[in-house]
Amino acid sequence: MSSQKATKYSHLPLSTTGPIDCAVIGTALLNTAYFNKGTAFPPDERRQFELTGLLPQSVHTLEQQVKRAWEQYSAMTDDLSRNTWMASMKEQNEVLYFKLLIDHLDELFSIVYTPTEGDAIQNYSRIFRRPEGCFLNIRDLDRVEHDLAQWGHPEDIDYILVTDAESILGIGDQGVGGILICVAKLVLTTVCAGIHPSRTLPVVLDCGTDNESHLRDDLYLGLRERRVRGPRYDEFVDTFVQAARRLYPRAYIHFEDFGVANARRILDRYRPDIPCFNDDVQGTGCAVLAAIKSGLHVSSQKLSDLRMVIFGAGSAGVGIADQVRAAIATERGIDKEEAAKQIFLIDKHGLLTSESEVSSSQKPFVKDAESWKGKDTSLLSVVQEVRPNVLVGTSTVPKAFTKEIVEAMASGVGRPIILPLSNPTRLHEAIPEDLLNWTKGKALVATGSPFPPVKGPWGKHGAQTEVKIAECNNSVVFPGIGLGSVLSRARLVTDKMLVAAIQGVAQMSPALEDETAPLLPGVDSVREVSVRVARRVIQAAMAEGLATEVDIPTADADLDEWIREQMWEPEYRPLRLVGAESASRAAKGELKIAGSMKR
Ligand SMILES: NC(=O)C1=CN([C@@H]2O[C@H](COP(=O)(O)OP(=O)(O)OC[C@H]3O[C@@H](n4cnc5c(N)ncnc54)[C@H](O)[C@@H]3O)[C@@H](O)[C@H]2O)C=CC1
Ligand SMILES: CC(=O)C(=O)O
Ligand SMILES: [Mg+2]
Repeated sequence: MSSQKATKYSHLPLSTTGPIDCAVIGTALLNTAYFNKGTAFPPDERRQFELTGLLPQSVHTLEQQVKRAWEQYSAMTDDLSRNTWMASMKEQNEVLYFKLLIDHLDELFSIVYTPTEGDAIQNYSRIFRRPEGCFLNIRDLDRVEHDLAQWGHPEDIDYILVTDAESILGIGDQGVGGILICVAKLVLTTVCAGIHPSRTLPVVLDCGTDNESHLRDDLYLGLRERRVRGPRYDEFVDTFVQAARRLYPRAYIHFEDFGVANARRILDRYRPDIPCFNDDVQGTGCAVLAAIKSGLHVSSQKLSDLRMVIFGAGSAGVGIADQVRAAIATERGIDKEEAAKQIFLIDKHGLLTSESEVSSSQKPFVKDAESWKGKDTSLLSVVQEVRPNVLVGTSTVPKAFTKEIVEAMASGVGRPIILPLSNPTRLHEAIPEDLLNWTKGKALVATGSPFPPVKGPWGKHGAQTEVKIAECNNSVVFPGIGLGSVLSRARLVTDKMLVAAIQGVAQMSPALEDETAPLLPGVDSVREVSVRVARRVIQAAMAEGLATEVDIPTADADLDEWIREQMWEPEYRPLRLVGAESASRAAKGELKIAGSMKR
């Protein structure tokens, strides 16, 4: 794990071995989260960096700091306070923040990500203390390039995570608060895949908001006007993309939580030319297909046996449909049109048929209206008619998977695969406990946000069994896809790279070994999953001639070592004082960089 040890790949630019250059001293250093070590600054650095007198005398280890931080954290009494406490720790000391997070990931994952991050986003303008990330203004197109340029030199940024915040998780339009989904997902890229935290950039495209409560709130911090749509919106997105490409030509662009009318359109527009990825469309599709594959393995079925109903045909639902359709077509050796017959999309007005008003991405999945004429096309009726073995929820409609629907599904198949994915937790289409009780333990369940295990009399002769529930969230896959794309400096993110990522995750499913185990790997193996996904993505990029990084090893073991060496880890590295002249002027309070020298 330690990156201090030299390896054969220590020379690589992203290798995190050895000392780091630091041009700040004194209080400014203590206030720079990336360099700050707090009480762990060793005596020699305390002297060299003008810290004596600014810290208590005892020098503690990172492990001792984690212990203290965890004690403080444990005194918090509600999840939003826990989330706020974590955010403030991140502002103070990044190494300690990430170390704490990695050491207690099981407890903290749901605090820094869904569901609690959803509450933080909704309350952004109320709990705001200081900004993090880049805020771009649709009313100021001329400033976009300038505002983006503040974040570094061309080679400094590897990963840009951008939202327009119109469809945050399942909580809709959150305007400027959407910046926090970018911050949270970037935290996951570091925790799960070792993407360097200082080489990432969260961006919110502030286009206004149609959220009435934000519009009425005089403390709301974003543009307090209705969302701008149409050509001006497209121009804004394009201005951002072009500026990001010019300023940070090596950066991979991750789109998150755009509205349903824009998510796919924007992805399709930029995908042929730049390395970009939409997590809700592609990441969700990959995670769900991996979960389905492992569910089919447990139920001894194949993709060719699949009959899938997706409830909620928005960005995520159609993204899943696309990914599964492609996989069926490949497995059965048929065209995509034929494969789409196994997939049924239901939206607000029922099953999508040739008479429904549909978007171009939904169109390939519509069913012949004639054959459904006179029939009810609600979820229950479609389940009764189709007898699906897979049911997916991406509708944001809580409790939509009723007992009647689930029993109807279970009566037709041995092991129904049921994936209520709508986040945050309160929007899930069903909860695991109900699904298992209604199906007498037969359902294979994975959920969009984390759930505790469920116990019931489902073992042999009614023995109590504990079923662990996988979190089926794009977080299982997007960090590894990002890592693979960044390290290989892939020119594009292609379908083949995504298929490779799915294979990487599916191979690591605990359910392959034990059918009561979760369908997807859990937080305990996130970094290893990301190495595997990244390896597969890099190999696919190389096979397609899209990897621009030179000298990437080809053998699996070498490639894994090459990847691991470039994954950032939360460790205190020795600091090397650079710009001594600046530092000494800073010490005298002559430079702005020093910040306040007095408390
Ligand atoms: N677990 C995961 O990894 C992911 C989960 N999600 C969750 O999925 C949900 C949907 O997200 P997106 O697709 O991005 O949103 P979206 O807004 O693009 O899609 C939601 C769809 O559900 C439909 N819908 C609304 N009410 C309905 C009803 N009564 N019956 C049937 N359909 C209905 C909407 O018309 C829309 O097409 C959210 O809760 C989100 O958090 C999204 C991405 C990843
Ligand atoms: C997980 C995710 O991306 C979402 O719920 O939107
Ligand atoms: Mg999302």
